[in-house]
Amino acid sequence: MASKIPAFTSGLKPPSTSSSLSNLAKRRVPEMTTSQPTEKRPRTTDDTQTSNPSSSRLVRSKSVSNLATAAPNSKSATLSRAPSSTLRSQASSTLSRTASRPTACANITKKVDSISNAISNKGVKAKPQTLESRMMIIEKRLGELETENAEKKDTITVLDSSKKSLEVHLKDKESVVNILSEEIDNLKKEIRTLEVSNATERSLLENKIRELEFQKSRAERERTNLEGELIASQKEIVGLKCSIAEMSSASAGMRAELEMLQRQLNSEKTDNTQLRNNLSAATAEIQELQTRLRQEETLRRQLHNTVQELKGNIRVFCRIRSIIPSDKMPSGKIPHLNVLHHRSLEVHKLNSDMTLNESAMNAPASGKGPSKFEFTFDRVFGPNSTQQEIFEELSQLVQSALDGYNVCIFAYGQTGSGKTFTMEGGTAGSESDGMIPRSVRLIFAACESLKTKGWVYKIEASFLEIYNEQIRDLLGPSGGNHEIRVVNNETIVTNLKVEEVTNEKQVHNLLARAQQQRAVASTSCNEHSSRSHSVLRLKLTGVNDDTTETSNGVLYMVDLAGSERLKESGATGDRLVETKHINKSLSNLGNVIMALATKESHIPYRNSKLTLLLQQALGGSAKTLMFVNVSPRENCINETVNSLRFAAKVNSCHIGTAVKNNS
Ligand SMILES: Nc1ncnc2c1ncn2[C@@H]1O[C@H](COP(=O)(O)OP(=O)(O)OP(=O)(O)O)[C@@H](O)[C@H]1O
Repeated sequence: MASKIPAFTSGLKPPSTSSSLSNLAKRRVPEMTTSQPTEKRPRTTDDTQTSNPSSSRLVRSKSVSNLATAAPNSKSATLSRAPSSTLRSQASSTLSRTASRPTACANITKKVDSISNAISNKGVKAKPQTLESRMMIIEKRLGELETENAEKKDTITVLDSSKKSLEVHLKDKESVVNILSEEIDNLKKEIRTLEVSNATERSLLENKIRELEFQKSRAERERTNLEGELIASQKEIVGLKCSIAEMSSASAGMRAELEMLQRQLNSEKTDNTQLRNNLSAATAEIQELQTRLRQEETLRRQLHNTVQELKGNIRVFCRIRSIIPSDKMPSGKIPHLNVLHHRSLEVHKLNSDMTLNESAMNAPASGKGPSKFEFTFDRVFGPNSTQQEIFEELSQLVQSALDGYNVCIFAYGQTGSGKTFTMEGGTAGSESDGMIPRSVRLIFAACESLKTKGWVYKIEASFLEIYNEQIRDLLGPSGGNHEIRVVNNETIVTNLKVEEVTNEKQVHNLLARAQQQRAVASTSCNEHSSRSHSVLRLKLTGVNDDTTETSNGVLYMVDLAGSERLKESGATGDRLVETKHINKSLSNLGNVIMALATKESHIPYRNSKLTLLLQQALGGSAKTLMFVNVSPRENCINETVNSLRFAAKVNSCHIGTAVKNNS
């Protein structure tokens, strides 16, 4: 194709076929018409004669001569004699041979006919010489025309061959034109494709240009910044050079110092080696001390419990409640209660007919007796004693529970005497925390400390109350049926919720939940007296993997219901029933303690739920601490004396030797 394009574009035009053909047609049309008819006839003698002009002229001259002979006078005479129709037919016959000749022959024939007609019509006698000469002229003319006709035919033949050649050429050119058209179409498509790709490339290039321009502007900004930095750096270099100069001088001093330090380091390395040796020796010593500490811890436990046992496994602390606003009495000294020293107190009963020195244990509850009673207990705490002072005396017992003893701490006293305050505490912050929160704190602290000695403890808590001889779970759902059973030497309560506690806060939350469920009733002695016994049980199970020892202690913290004499309480109806149940269980508690002290064969634990529940903590193998709480009110003096008598009775008991549940 490429080779063809230059030929096309070089201005070489193909011959204008149409114009050539039309010119040719213009030239040929008269000739073609003249040569009609185109049918080829078989050549005859006449044709041979016709084709030969001289012979033709001879024939025609003979005919004319014959005509002249038929009219011996002259040609014109002959003609005049011959009928005009004959002449005309002769002429026609002569001319008919030229029928296939050109139009010129036809015209001549027409002239001959018109002359013949003129002769016959006018009857004018034509001169024979004139006709003959005219015939000769005509014949001559015919010969010329025939010659011309033959030439024309040759020309036509040449032109036909030329035409065919041109047609072939035309076809070639047309095929070339078609090919070129296709090529043009293809080229146009290619151009369109190129235009599309060109547009795409152009847009890409434009984007590239924009990006390059952006990069250029950024580079220029960076260059500006770098130039700024360069200037700053150059300034800095100048400053650094100054510093280097200064430092060079300082360096010399430091080198000297370094050498000195190097010497020191060498000396310290020596010391360090010495220290390492010392440390190894100290570590070995520590390990030995730890072993001894564990042994001493075991010894301490043994000694501690020996002391506890020597103190007796049932002890009584007396606490006189502080004067509170609702007492409506002057603060300060309580006239009828006199703490003699930390183990005894006197009660002055005004208007009493009791003798002063009569033993409290033997004194009757009423009637004649001393006006002053002296009671002795393991500790007596006056109205100004703090919770902390009391807990210091108590903490040794809590420690015993961690050592694997069953310990029972309970508060006994009339309503409003301060039992709940002693056990649980008040609302005036941690200073007023009672024995329960302090014991819990001590237990978790001791567990943490004992970890270093190889002990790991598990602490489980349950909280119940006994109201009208019925057990209520203060942590679990209410309404369950609870029975007290002894399984494997351990007292358990059926259907009671037991929760494992791992920190102090959990125990506080547990106490708060229990507090909400406690039954509270109003009496004439105290508006919000607790009418049930509440029992918190903490089971402390310890394991020491180092010594393979185990420890199973239980700590009971009991806040007993307020004791009050029926006739003084003024209770009736439900309150009377409550009071009867309370007094019965408290009196049975005294009976159990007395039976244990006198080593009776039958201990009446089953007479009340309280003693049945606490049997493992009251028996000879347990340690018991009883708080006897007394009111500072003078009008409660009878209840005070009664409570103190009950406590003194308990205090006089020596139940036996506590035994720890360890292995
Ligand atoms: N040592 C004390 N210091 C200050 N206030 C105290 C003290 N002891 C008790 N109280 C207050 O005296 C009131 C009665 O005390 P508490 O409720 O503890 O008596 P209770 O013996 O538990 O009575 P109840 O048997 O009716 O439950 C309470 O308001 C308590 O806060």
